[in-house]
Amino acid sequence: MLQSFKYLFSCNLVLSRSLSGYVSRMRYLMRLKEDDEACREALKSGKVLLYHKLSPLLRKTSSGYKLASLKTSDLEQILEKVGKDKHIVNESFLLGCTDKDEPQFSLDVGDLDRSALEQECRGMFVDLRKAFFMIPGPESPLAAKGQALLRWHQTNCFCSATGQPTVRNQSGSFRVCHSSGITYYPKMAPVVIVLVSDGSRCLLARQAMFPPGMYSALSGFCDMGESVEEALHREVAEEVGLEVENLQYSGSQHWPFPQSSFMLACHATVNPDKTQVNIDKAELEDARWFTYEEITEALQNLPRDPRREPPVFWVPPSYAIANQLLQEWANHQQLSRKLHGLK
Ligand SMILES: NC(=O)C1=CN([C@@H]2O[C@H](COP(=O)(O)OP(=O)(O)OC[C@H]3O[C@@H](n4cnc5c(N)ncnc54)[C@H](O)[C@@H]3O)[C@@H](O)[C@H]2O)C=CC1
Ligand SMILES: [Mg+2]
Repeated sequence: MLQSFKYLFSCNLVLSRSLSGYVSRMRYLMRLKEDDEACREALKSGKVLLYHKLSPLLRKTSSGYKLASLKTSDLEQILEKVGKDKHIVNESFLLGCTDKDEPQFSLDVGDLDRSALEQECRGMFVDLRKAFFMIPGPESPLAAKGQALLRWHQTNCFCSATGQPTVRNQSGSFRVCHSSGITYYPKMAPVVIVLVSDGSRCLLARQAMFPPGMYSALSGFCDMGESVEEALHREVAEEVGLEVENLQYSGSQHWPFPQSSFMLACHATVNPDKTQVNIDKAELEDARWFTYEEITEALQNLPRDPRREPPVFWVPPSYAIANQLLQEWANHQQLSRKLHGLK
């Protein structure tokens, strides 16, 4: 009894310590967003993720590629070496804070010579879609956020009401037009994504613009005034001519493409007697039902090296929420197969 009380007590201590660490980090970030001077100060001791025309800088390590995170002072030296004023680091945008309380920023240096920078930084700038297959999963949301924030600022330099320039705050959490008084905040477009199952197979589709062989779950932007449920029913009907039921929420994620989407992911089923797809060829190149075996093989054979030929059929990387839906579906299939005595 005493033993278990001691165990519970130590668990609570660990929990309260990590909770208070999290809370103080969030309060610190909140202050940096609002206080320009504090944010400038934080940048001096922070880390910067470097992008070149929105491609993040990666470094090769003994355990594979990693997102490069440069100390501000090191970056200033590198900028001077490639002949640029070191003060452009002040154009960085606040991204977050590591669990060691180091503030993190992103900066695009697309106007500088790419190969000179790569040499000085001992890394390479990689297209973000490719980088998602190369960097460790936990680094992906940060790489995505860094790019999304940079792109939003690059495309929101002018007020849509007056045409006058907008001015950023130091952290980059908003831009303001001093002429109209309008404040612009970074935006995400809500997108529904759904993995449709007929009980033993799941439906995946590809657009003509996808890389060869890649299939993903059905997705679509929400229309103004729609609920998630309405958008989901409509998208599946429009794209493959099916009516879905049993919607089950799975999760959400920020996705940096095309201009920051907020992905809301669900599972859904169709009546196994009504699985005939009728593809909208304007949207999709193909849509097909895939078996459990095909899905598990694709999940195990994700392309890792963008220079290598991808498999004939492959699915989005582990960071993409489409991948999470497929993992969940495969786990569910595995369980029900066990229950029914199948392999
Ligand atoms: N993270 C993930 O796992 C996945 C993410 N996605 C993302 O979801 C997004 C939407 O999926 P789609 O099937 O392409 O959508 P969709 O089926 O709605 O078709 C795209 C078309 O919708 C129109 N549209 C309406 N509102 C728009 C807006 N706010 N921004 C851009 N276009 C808009 C445009 O005409 C565009 O060509 C994709 O851009 C993709 O980046 C898609 C699949 C997997
Ligand atoms: Mg779509």
